[in-house]
Parts: sequence; structure tokens; C-alpha cells
Amino acid sequence: MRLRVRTVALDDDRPLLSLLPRADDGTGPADAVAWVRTSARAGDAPADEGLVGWGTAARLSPGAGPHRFAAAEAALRALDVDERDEVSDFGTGLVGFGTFAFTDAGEGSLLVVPRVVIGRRDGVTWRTTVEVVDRVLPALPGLPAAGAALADPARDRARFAGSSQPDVHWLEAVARAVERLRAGEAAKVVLARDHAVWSEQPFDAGDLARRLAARFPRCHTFVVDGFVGATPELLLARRGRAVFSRVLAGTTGRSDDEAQDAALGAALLASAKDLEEHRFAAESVRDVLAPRCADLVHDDTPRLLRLDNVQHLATAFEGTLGADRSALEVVAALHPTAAVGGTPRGRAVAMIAELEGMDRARYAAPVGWTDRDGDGEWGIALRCAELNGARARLFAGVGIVTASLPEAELEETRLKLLAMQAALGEDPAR
Ligand SMILES: C=C(O[C@H]1C=CC=C(C(=O)O)[C@@H]1O)C(=O)O
Repeated sequence: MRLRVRTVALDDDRPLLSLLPRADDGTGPADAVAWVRTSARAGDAPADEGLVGWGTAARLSPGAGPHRFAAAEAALRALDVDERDEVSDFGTGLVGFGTFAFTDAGEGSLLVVPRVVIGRRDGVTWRTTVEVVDRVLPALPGLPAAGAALADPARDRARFAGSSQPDVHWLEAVARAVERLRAGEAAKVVLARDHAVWSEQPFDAGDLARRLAARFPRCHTFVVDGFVGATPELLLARRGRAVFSRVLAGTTGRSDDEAQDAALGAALLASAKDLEEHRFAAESVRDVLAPRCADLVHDDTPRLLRLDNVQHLATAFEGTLGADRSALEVVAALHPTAAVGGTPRGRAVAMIAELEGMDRARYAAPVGWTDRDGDGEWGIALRCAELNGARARLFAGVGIVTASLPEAELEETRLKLLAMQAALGEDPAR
């Protein structure tokens, strides 16, 4: 299969997610992809940047196993491509949008090459088109006309349909994890739970992404293969030899009262339990990046990251790769960090399999995009939902250390789930 790839500048400054095509009834393409956030550089007005796309030129399934990242990348590189790129920026030319299974045994890892990608970086917008040479593909919907009044798809409120583990079993799992940590089996483990919902209308990925991006502009809103979320955690961005990562662990709520909100943040920054939880996560990233980077720098102490529904402890890393390694190569070494697995990694992952009582599928695994030179941006798929028609499965997890209290951890998963529940129109009180 030969692909003809053309990137040209595009004179369009509408929000990227509003550029996804919509049918008359407001529904978007089933194969929509996105990786978008609002960036605010000092002195600049906030502007969105990233990539959206639709249509499928290639679906590369690397299968299961520890080599799924390398296999996906090899499949992308093996494509026969005739490329002309008039913009030549981070994300122009041929890109693959990826989602991976959390476990080595899990299914669903995938790289998708869309037929159309609209990208924006530093105020420059472009369009990449990918044609499959010698194959007639169905006509694609185009960009919404400028100034068109766009309908939103019909929505019903989401209703709770159940969890893999009832709360009482999940609380028991956390209590057992704490006992095992206290007995010295591991230092930290992250346990998650799922939350299934149903609705009378199919969920629309583009519609959901637009609502998530509006509420969480600084998160990366992603859509790949019906997997949608707004993640605050950037596992790895690689541009040439420059790499960047933002690790999160340690969470508290928000308050409408400014003084109360500041007190919650201050308490989080001073919480021995949360600082310990954070330290393990930051160390797991440092241990992978330090030997691979010539000059790794990071925050000495965690800072506060405030989102609309929660605040987190965050550590940012920046470095220069010592050798030419692709983003996915480093991602494969990082996954799972102790923000979603635990410390030490092997024992924590085994404990998750024994205690969690659910299939994580693609939750808490890398999601993002890559080009064929190994540049790309990969987040950890958090605050997300797997959409399946009028059904969706939401996920939230928490870091457990010896000082964790099961009921406080359950509450923290509720806070995290609220982001997606609100975007899906679920009223958690019902
Ligand atoms: C595992 C999740 O969050 C991670 C990221 C930030 C804070 C976390 C925490 O405080 O437990 C988790 O490590 C999730 O949102 O599902």
C-alpha cells in the first residue's frame, strides 16, 4: 500500500475540535481522532494547539505483548510513503494516533493514520491529506463551512450501569493492598475502578471531546478509536532530541471558596502521605529518563497543578536525549510509571492483577501521536472513557501507600470520575 501525503498551510483559526466534520444531525465521524490542548505562553493569548483528524488511511494493529510499542512504530515506518510537506513543523507530514493496552497481555493496541489531519502549533495551522494510491476510498466529509451554524448531536443523560467490583469489594481490595504494603511486599500500588454508564443516544466522541476541552483546557483532550479523555499527565513529548514529561501523583479536591481552595492546596503540598506517593511516581520517571538524557532537569519539589475538579502534585522533567531514540522507545521503557502502576513496578503490577478485579483495557496506558521520525506526544490515558455506541466505561485510579485510608481513596476516585461523568451528562447524585 502506497500513501501520498501532502501538508499545506491552512488559513483557519477556528478551534481545532470545531473543525471535525459534523452531519446535519450534529454527529461526527466515527473515526475521529484528536490530541488537543490550550497552551498559554507568557505574554500570549491562550490558543489551542495539537491535531485533529478523520477518515482512515491505515489501521496498524501491533498485537499484544511487551513489544507492542516497537511493533506499532515499525509498522508505521514500513509504510510506503510519498510525502511533500510545505510546513515542516512538529506534527506535520504523516502521523499515527495511538492507543495501547495497559498490560502486555491486553488487546486493543493500535496506531491509526487518518486521511485528513488538521494541526496547529504556535498559531500556524496546516492540513495534511493522506491518499491511498490505487485504491478508491469512500468520499470524506470536509471541514464545516466557515460561519455555519453547527448542530450538536442529540444527547441523553448517562445513567449508571454498574462497576466490575461493587464499592464494598473495592474498599476491601484497598485494605488488603495497604496490609500487603505494610508487610513490605511493595512500597506503592495504584488501584483503579471502572464505572459503566448507558444512555438512550449513542455517545459522540467529537461532542464529548469539545466539552472536555472547554472545561479542561490545559489537559490534553484525546480521541483515538472511540477512547476519549482529557488527561493532565504528559508521559513524554519528544521533539528531536528534546524531551519533556510531567508526572502527577497526590490529589485533593477544589473549593469554590478561594481561601478554602488555597488551604486544600497547601495541605496537599504538606501531606507526608501524598508527598511519598508523588516521590515514587517522580522517581520512576527520573530512573528511566536520567540514563537516557544528557542533561535532565526537574523540579526539586512538587508544585501544585489545579484542574477544575481536583488539584495534583506535579513534577516537570526536561532533558536532551543522549542518543537518537524515538518517543515510543522511551514510552515503552516508562510504562507503567508509578503514577499508574506502583513501586517496584513488577510487584505492583502483579498486585494490581490480583486485587483490582477489572480489565484496565487501554486506561492508564500511553495515548498520543507519533510521526515517522520518532517525534511525538504521549499522555497517560486518565480521566477517560471507552465509548461503545450508547454505552461507555469510565475509569479512575488512586495511588496507595502504607498510610492510605480505603474510604478516602474511594472518595478520590469519585472526584476524578466526576470530570467525565459531567461531560457525559450523568448526574452522580441519581
Ligand atoms: C491513576 C489516576 O491518577 C494518577 C494521576 C494523578 C494523581 C494520582 C493520585 O493522586 O493517585 C494518580 O497517580 C487516575 O486519574 O485514574
